[in-house]
Amino acid sequence: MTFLNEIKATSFEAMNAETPAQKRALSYANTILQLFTQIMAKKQPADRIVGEYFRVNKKHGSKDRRVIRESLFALFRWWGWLNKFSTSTGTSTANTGTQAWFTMLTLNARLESHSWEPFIAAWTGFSGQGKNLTLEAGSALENVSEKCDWLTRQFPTISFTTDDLVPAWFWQTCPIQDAEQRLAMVQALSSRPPIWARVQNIETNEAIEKLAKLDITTTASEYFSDSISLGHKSINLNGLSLYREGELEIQDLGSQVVGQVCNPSPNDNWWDTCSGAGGKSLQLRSLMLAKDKQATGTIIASDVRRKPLEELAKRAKRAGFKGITASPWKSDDLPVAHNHFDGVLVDAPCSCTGTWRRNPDMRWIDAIETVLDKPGLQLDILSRSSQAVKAGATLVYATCSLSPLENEDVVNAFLAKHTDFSLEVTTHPFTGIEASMHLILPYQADTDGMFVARMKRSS
Ligand SMILES: C[S@@+](CC[C@H](N)C(=O)[O-])C[C@H]1O[C@@H](n2cnc3c(N)ncnc32)[C@H](O)[C@@H]1O
Repeated sequence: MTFLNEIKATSFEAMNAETPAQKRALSYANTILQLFTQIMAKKQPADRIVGEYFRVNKKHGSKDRRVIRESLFALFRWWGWLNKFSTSTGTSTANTGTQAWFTMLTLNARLESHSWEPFIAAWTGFSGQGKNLTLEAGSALENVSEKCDWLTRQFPTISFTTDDLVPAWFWQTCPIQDAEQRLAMVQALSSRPPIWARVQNIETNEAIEKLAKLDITTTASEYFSDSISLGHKSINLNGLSLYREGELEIQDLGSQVVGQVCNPSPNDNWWDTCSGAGGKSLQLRSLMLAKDKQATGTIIASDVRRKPLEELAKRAKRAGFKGITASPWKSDDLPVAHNHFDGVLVDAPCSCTGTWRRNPDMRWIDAIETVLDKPGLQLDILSRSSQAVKAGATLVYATCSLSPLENEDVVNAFLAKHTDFSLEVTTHPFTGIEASMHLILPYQADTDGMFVARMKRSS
């Protein structure tokens, strides 16, 4: 990182930019550097920093925004490799930080198969590499193995492995011995999943037709009848009447597995203990209504943060869902009645490693403590929440972590102390495997990673 801090804005000015494309490429490089350095230094999510930057800097048109945004996010995706160029051992010619930065931008664009040729050519020129760094004619780098091989051919003296694309601590907290599975995990974490949504209050086909009329191509999920994929293009949701009228909610397909495992009955009372803005509360209510239009079931949504609960209230109103109420969790005491609920969902705060596909920056901002700090809190929330489950009723534990330390280990520690609870067997929706705990791997159905376990309190 220090090498990035050492690159001076003046060193960009010293570059010999003559054509408009070269001047633009230089300006992009500078902006991307400022944003990248700021994100790494502040350890704040890239989405937030980029959003703030574009709010303040109105001068950028839509193409500028695209180049800056896509290059920036890609840099985090490939940082495990690009970082190797930050030392002079990376390449004999990239002997200054500024030149190294241009090498990184060039390689980044190639790894992503970006089509901004004039800018890429300018970055290559500024890198002083003295070689083209283009792909062989007609070839595209389809997966992480091909990308790794291509880099190795370009820079034979540097060692590149696919494992480099996630930090070493990830493998410590999420050990995978099988080489194929390890590669599948890296491949998934190095690519973006589509935007998944859930249709509510109307038939899925009707939603697909309405979106098609707006030229938005969707695909129905093969797993859940109310799920659709909206593809990879960003969509202005507020411009969609379907969204404004509460018939469409963005929710990753992996996250939707959790509601499906809860499988609430129409007249159940559920407590969503860590509801956030209520993605799963809304799903629970929608599943109740799908089973019975007159469903009288209720959901109490709790969270330690107030703002997301306000957002949930808006979303529930938009959908016309009457059975959802918020009850903030302010102290150690339960905000709800003991031994009362047919179902309690604990969607616990976690390291969120399962969402790294959408937030590639988080793998370099976070450290191993992000995982190691969580199990104590998770066990505490799960133990306290379990008091609200009535006899014979259901307790579901979920996280979007890929680490057994936050998943199986927490459930096992809970069960060891709470012998009135036992695991129930459920079916993994994407593999069909029956088990009492499921890890939803990101490559099984092109989703975020999730974990879910369903338990029952004895009667
Ligand atoms: C994984 S997120 C929940 C996501 C949400 N269920 C959804 O589907 O959108 C975990 C939530 O737990 C909340 N949380 C953190 N510590 C908590 C605590 N001690 N008690 C209750 N909620 C907590 C966080 O504010 C966060 O909103």
